[in-house]
Amino acid sequence: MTQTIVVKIGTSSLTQPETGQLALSTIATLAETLSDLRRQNYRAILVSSGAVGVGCARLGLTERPKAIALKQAVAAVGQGRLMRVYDDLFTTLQQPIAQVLLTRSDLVQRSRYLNVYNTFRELLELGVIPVVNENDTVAVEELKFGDNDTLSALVASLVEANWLFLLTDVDRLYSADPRSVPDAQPISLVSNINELAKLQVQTGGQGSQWGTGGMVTKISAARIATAAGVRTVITQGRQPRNIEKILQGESFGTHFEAHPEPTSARKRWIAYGLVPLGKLYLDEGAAIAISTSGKSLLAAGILAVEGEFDTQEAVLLCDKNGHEIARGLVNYTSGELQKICGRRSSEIPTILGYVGAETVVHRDNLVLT
Ligand SMILES: Nc1ncnc2c1ncn2[C@@H]1O[C@H](COP(=O)(O)OP(=O)(O)O)[C@@H](O)[C@H]1O
Ligand SMILES: N[C@@H](CCC(=O)OP(=O)(O)O)C(=O)O
Repeated sequence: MTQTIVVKIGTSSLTQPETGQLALSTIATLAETLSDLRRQNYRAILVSSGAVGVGCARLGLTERPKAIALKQAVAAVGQGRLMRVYDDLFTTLQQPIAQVLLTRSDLVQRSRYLNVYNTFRELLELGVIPVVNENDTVAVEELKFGDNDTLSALVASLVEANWLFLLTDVDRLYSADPRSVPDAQPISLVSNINELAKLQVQTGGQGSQWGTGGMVTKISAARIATAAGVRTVITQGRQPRNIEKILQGESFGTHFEAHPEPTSARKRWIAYGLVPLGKLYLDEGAAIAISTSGKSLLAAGILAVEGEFDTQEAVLLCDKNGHEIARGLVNYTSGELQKICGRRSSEIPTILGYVGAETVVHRDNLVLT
């Protein structure tokens, strides 16, 4: 069966760290590798960062801008340059590509989410390699993916890819940042992402000079992708040929095994497509009921409500200390929940003056995260 691979390359691999200029040989090898994989009948999507980094190099800026408007302007300069380079290389290799720029709001509305899915499906059917980036120039802060690790995981989940490759400037995940901890231990295989907490993996700060999220965002991307049944690999960006070798079974990088029972497409959209607008703090009984017995959430188990939201909007379900357990769509507004939290279902009609839904979050709309 045709396999789908999503490859994400970060700014740290696409550009020379000293000058910010494009790392042309890396990009050319990446284009050759992906074109070869297409000829071997793989479907491929490239999620490429670099708009801000390339824009800075073009404009002679020596560090990543912090002010939002400047960053958005610089990304507009860099994205065009980046696509020009990709198109020249892939065209030489007779491989058609497409530019797909997304913002988080494209995935929030279910109809738009399905539309994006249909576009990817058509492009892949046509044998095109979509080159994806966040639409940095128009994205507003509240509706940003923020980093392309997350974006690539959401794309891999959307298209139900078999593999997600996160290409970066280290060869794999280590027990701590190898830049600051020289004896950090390499990690080759993560069978279950929750193991990382037990291994006490340190993910350091915000990444390299030009990178955005460091290892933190790669691990949360691996969590999203593996939950969707996508095997995820963190590996060195400077050797794109390793992607082929990994697909042939060689062991480079850190592999995160796909979850054996992937979450359904609709639940993945609830968990990661939507932006949660509030937080419900649950008592111990409710936390156990939803996480181990697959029950719906009732008002009686809610200790407190945070944020402002309407019915059918997404919220985080947390334990009493605020640690996320699940996400779900609510059947009540935040105002209604403030009045009925902690109360038995039979009391709700009297408190609200009308008969509401039986559950606050029905188990069909609840996803453990
Ligand atoms: N546990 C860890 N294992 C490996 N690298 C780590 C770890 N913690 C932090 N890092 C840092 O993450 C950096 C990669 O992230 P980033 O700069 O955002 O790259 P990219 O541009 O590829 O997204 C590495 O250069 C490394 O210094
Ligand atoms: N969308 C931004 C990249 C954001 C990002 O995640 O960067 P990186 O950490 O280098 O993968 C850009 O094109 O510059």
